[in-house]
Amino acid sequence: MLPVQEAESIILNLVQPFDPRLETQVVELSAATNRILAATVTSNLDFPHWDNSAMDGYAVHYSDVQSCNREQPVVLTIVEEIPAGYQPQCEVKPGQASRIFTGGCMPKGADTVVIQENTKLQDNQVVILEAPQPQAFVRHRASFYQAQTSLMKPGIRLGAPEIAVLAAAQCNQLTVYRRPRVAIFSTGNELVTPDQPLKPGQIVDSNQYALATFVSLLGGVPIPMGIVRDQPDDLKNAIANAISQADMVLSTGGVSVGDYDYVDQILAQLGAEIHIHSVAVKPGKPLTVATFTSPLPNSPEESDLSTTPSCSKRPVLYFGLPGNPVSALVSCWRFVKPALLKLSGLPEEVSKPIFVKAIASNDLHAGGRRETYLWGQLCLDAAGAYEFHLASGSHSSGNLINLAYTNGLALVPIGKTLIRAGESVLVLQVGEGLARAKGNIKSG
Ligand SMILES: Nc1nc2c(c(=O)[nH]1)N[C@H]1C(S)=C(S)[C@@H](COP(=O)(O)OP(=O)(O)OC[C@H]3O[C@@H](n4cnc5c(N)ncnc54)[C@H](O)[C@@H]3O)O[C@H]1N2
Ligand code: MOO
Ligand SMILES: [Mg+2]
Repeated sequence: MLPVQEAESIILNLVQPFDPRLETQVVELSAATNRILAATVTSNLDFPHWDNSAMDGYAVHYSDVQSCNREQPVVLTIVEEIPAGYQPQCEVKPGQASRIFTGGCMPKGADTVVIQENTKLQDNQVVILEAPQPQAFVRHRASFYQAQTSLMKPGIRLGAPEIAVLAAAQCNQLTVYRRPRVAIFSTGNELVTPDQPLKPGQIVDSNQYALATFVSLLGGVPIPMGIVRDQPDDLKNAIANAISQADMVLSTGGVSVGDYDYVDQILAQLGAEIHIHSVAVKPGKPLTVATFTSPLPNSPEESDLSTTPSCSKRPVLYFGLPGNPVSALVSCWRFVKPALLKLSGLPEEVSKPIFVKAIASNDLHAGGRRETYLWGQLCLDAAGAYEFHLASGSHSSGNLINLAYTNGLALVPIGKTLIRAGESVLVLQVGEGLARAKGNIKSG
């Protein structure tokens, strides 16, 4: 059994990130959400595009108003009104001002804006009651960003703030990495789909759904390949088929020591290089990690792969995940996620798991022989510190019922059998962020 850290670094070293010259595509801005930028973006626009006012007030010559105050105000003649979106027509000459609104273009001649709170309107004249700072409230052209310089660098996932910047900068087409294709199948004679009635001994293949959701949320393209019987020939065909069309394969089940656990054996027969068999982690001990570096004899010719570019050329990373539903997901969170993010084009430091220090709200028990992950909810206490609330109910890797609402996995290191309530614990962040408040904690 490999220590978790060692397994993590073996896996990350096996991942060849997408090539920014070859494994990219151009997408419209409207379709770029959640994609990862593969090339530096520049814009033809300066930000701001022109000198404009940050406030509602009057555009003036600083020299006209620099010494005024409420006792000795300065009176200026208003020559024009400049709302946002209007192109000023008049030059502001000494002794003059233009009425200006937030976002309005600065008129020629003016260099400073006096906010309207420091003025008084008298017919077509404005009385300036307080001297502004020189160049006050003028947002100068190119002071935020200069055209043709780097606006955004590759390796960033495009969320709402990035999309806002790109839209404003009129970057309508973007070079992004292609999305990793991830084949997913489940092994097991006992498995049926959720819509099938259960016969004695059967259970629903929940892993297929868990893993497809996991992959989608990380920006990959899940290729669901269904249920494969615990039968060597079926498994061989399924693996060969998966390898031929994906960058990564996730199978669940069949990786332990039982008579029907065929995955490692078939991988070896198909010429895979097996790097990991098991990891000292609970749940998730049986974990097979393998690579296929050359196309399989029965994989399609390259010319047949026009819709799946380069799948046959790049090494395919295979994760044989344990069948127990919690073990499968914990292995995904701890090991598959960093690999998938690195493959997708994110820098390795961004791909790595995020642990936060929290105060345990419950006693956390472990066996001491494997690094143990206990699922539950991470939230903030009233003082803004993290708290970890253990999901109630069984922490058996076969029990997925108390997995809903999980956003954190508390880590009990090897050698430790108890972290007491009130003590500090490292928690791996998973899923969709923080539980809002203690009141929202759900139990299984
Ligand atoms: N003698 C030993 N037995 C086991 C060991 C061991 O070290 N010695 N390890 C145990 C651990 S830990 C795990 S985890 C499991 C892993 O087993 P497999 O990966 O071989 O998975 P299966 O045997 O196929 O199934 C295990 C379990 O999970 C259920 N399952 C399988 N697939 C799905 C699915 N798609 N959706 C929902 N549930 C699924 C299956 O019915 C079994 O109950 O091995 C232990 N055994
Ligand atoms: O490693 Mo298994 O995942 O403990 O049940
Ligand atoms: Mg088994």
